[in-house]
Amino acid sequence: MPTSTRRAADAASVPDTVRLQGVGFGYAETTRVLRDVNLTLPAGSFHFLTGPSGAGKSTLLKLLTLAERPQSGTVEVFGEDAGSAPRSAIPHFRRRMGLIFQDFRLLDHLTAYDNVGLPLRLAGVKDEVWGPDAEEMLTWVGLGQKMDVHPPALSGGEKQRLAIARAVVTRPDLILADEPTGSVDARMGERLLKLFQALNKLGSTVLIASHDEALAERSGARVLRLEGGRLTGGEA
Ligand SMILES: Nc1ncnc2c1ncn2[C@@H]1O[C@H](COP(=O)(O)OP(=O)(O)OP(=O)(O)O)[C@@H](O)[C@H]1O
Repeated sequence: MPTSTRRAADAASVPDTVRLQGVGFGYAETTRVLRDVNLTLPAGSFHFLTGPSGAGKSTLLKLLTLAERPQSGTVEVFGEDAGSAPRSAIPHFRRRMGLIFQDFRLLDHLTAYDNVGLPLRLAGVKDEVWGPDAEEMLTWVGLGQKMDVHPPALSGGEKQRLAIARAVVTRPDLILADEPTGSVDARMGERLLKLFQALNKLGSTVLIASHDEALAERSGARVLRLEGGRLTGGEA
């Protein structure tokens, strides 16, 4: 088979990383946060998710991480039905995700270095292999001088950068980031954007929820907008 034909065939066999169809969700019977949301994130794509505060951006991410289940419609992640998968299947999906939460969720009893190394250790990577990877990632996010510091002694922006380093050090197939530049200055925001872009070039599908519409526009990524429970720009 000629190389170009083979590449096209390979691309055709890779499922979309995320596919939401007709998704509805609310925390209580009467409040609908998401209404009939359709979203396709092809493998290797890069999207920003914008929208006003309270529009449901974090909620949409929770459906993708299987923290919440849709009340209507379907949620597929990595080509599998994630919306009705049992709770026991959550680790199977999350192993391939890098998650950056608004509240960071760092482990305070571990140093910055060990926080970043933890996902690699859990994945069975040997110490001599993960050490340099953790150092490289910490240096990239500007924490090369703070590797031995525990999270409580870091500033808000430093914690955010540490959370990002930990989430992406495994080069996950899907990176879901909730306001990942919310606690850093504009220069660091640009630097972190470059990190996400580099990981995307290496193959990660990236979805960043952010209020920062200017950063989203500058990124060159496709921008999705959530408002009134509905998503625009979400179909491939
Ligand atoms: N656990 C919860 N229980 C009940 N209501 C919730 C819960 N989490 C969020 N909500 C409500 O759902 C709506 C969407 O919240 P969500 O956090 O998804 O919005 P957001 O777009 O991420 O907001 P922000 O940009 O301020 O982070 C809001 O009205 C919020 O009050």
